[in-house]
Amino acid sequence: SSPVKVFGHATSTNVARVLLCLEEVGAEYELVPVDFLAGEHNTPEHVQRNPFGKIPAFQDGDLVLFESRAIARYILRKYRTPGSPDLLGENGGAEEAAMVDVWTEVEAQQYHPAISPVVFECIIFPVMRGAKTDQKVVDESLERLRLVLGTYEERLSKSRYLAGDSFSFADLNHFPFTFYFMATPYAALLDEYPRVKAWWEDLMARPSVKRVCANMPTKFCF
Ligand SMILES: N[C@@H](CCC(=O)N[C@@H](CSO)C(=O)NCC(=O)O)C(=O)O
Repeated sequence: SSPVKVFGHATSTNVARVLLCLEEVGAEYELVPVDFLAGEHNTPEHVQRNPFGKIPAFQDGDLVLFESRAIARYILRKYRTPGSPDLLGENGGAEEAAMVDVWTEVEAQQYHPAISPVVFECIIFPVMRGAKTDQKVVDESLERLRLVLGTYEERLSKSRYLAGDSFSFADLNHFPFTFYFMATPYAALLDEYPRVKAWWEDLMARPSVKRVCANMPTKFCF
């Protein structure tokens, strides 16, 4: 069968979320560039794939999907092989899958709203728009992030990974924005949370993560 297609570019956080899952299950894929800076994500062709005019979009035969976490779940369900890890916890029944869902929601509802403004203010806006960092937004977000990381530190003192003793989709979802957060001047914040720091280093050591972050910049010049 022809490889699946991911529309976007490898440096984009939400595209990276999808690429990570493809790498984890070892599925063949084609990354179809969408020239973000040229506004290609707003063309009729792309809006046809994603009505919100965002990247990623995804195509598998006649199926076209958007929303990176939904695309990622599809990939993990459809392209899982016996050799690839059960990242959605669905083998373990509803209880195990529920724990993956809880911490995947925590990433989307608590972690992302705290960490992403720091990444936008320190990296994405300056690089994409030449905008100045709004330090008030950064400071407020860092305070919120400290509260969230405190909860993570507690959780990781009880279980090896967020959803339990196995690595899961919940852990994986933290990669894209944390990767860029570690390129901001505030990376040292993680040193205040040793279990979170060790969890992050464990995530960064995964072959899938290494392959995906090889295409993501770690240094930014404004
Ligand atoms: N919830 C969606 C967010 C996609 C998104 O904002 N993508 C960004 C680039 S990646 O950060 C994007 O397409 N921005 C373009 C725009 O907002 O115009 C998802 O997870 O797929």
